[in-house]
Amino acid sequence: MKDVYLLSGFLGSGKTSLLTDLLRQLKAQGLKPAVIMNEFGKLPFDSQAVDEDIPLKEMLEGCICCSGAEKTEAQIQGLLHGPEFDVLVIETTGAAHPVEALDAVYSPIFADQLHIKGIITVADSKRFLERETLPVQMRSLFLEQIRHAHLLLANKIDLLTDSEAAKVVQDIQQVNPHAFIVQTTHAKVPLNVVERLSATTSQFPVEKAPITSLQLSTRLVTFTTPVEREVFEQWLRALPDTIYRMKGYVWVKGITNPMLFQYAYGMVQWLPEYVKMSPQLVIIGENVNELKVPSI
Ligand SMILES: Nc1nc2c(ncn2[C@@H]2O[C@H](COP(=O)(O)OP(=O)(O)OP(=O)(O)O)[C@@H](O)[C@H]2O)c(=O)[nH]1
Repeated sequence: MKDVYLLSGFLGSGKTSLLTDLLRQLKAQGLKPAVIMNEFGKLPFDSQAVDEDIPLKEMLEGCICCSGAEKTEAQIQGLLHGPEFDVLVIETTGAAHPVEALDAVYSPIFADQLHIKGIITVADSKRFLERETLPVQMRSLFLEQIRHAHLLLANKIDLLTDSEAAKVVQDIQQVNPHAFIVQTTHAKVPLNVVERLSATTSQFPVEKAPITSLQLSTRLVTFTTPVEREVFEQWLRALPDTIYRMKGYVWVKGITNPMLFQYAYGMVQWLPEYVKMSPQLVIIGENVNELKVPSI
């Protein structure tokens, strides 16, 4: 039987960070992982986090729970017919309801081959503290992802004071009294904690709160000319708080290769890129098509 882990969590919470670290730890244990990545948006940006020797299937458009169980089944079939692997890690989009994603993975076809260990939800601790500021449907999804987890990572703990960190754990435990909670930075959790999952997972939760029509949309933008970094950062500071996530490569004036850029909940990360990547950025949020982007 191959163990299956489902990674859940709101946009930008740290799922890819968790995936990367889990893959590293699995390989260090001599295990062969395989990955299914479900990206919200057209750019397979996060798949660069997965080494080329790891079997990978990507579902770019839509989300694993809405695109139908058939598509997910086909991806799993594809993996099962490919090179040998021991553990399957599935990263869902930040917009996925974890129980629906789990439903899509459960299939009688693989019942004797896959052992579904459970849902690991990564929660952005800072965002959790400020959850009241989220639009109601987003907040509902955010809490559902926490409520249905079997293991919870209270991530980005480095951004909180000690008393805030203690409050986050206490409050998260109230939302989900059954899951084991680990405070993390960059979603680093020891593999043995993750592997204990099935021991604590007696049954999967089935009820779920209704989440009606989330207004999330995505937009892929391509820079046609370089942008001044200062102008771009000014634009970031003025963004409405309904823009949840951006990732991609920004063509910055005076810098040879487009820079790796990440934005999650007001936090910005720039990294130099040594390869010339296409200057494209995925924006995820509400009404993203109406947003004016510098140099586009
Ligand atoms: N300060 C801080 N930043 C973090 C931490 N974990 C992740 N990040 C940053 O948060 C951003 C999003 O991290 P990802 O791991 O890509 O999050 P994700 O959940 O996969 O994002 P989506 O797939 O877009 O939903 C990146 O810029 C990370 O470097 C953390 O513990 N502390």
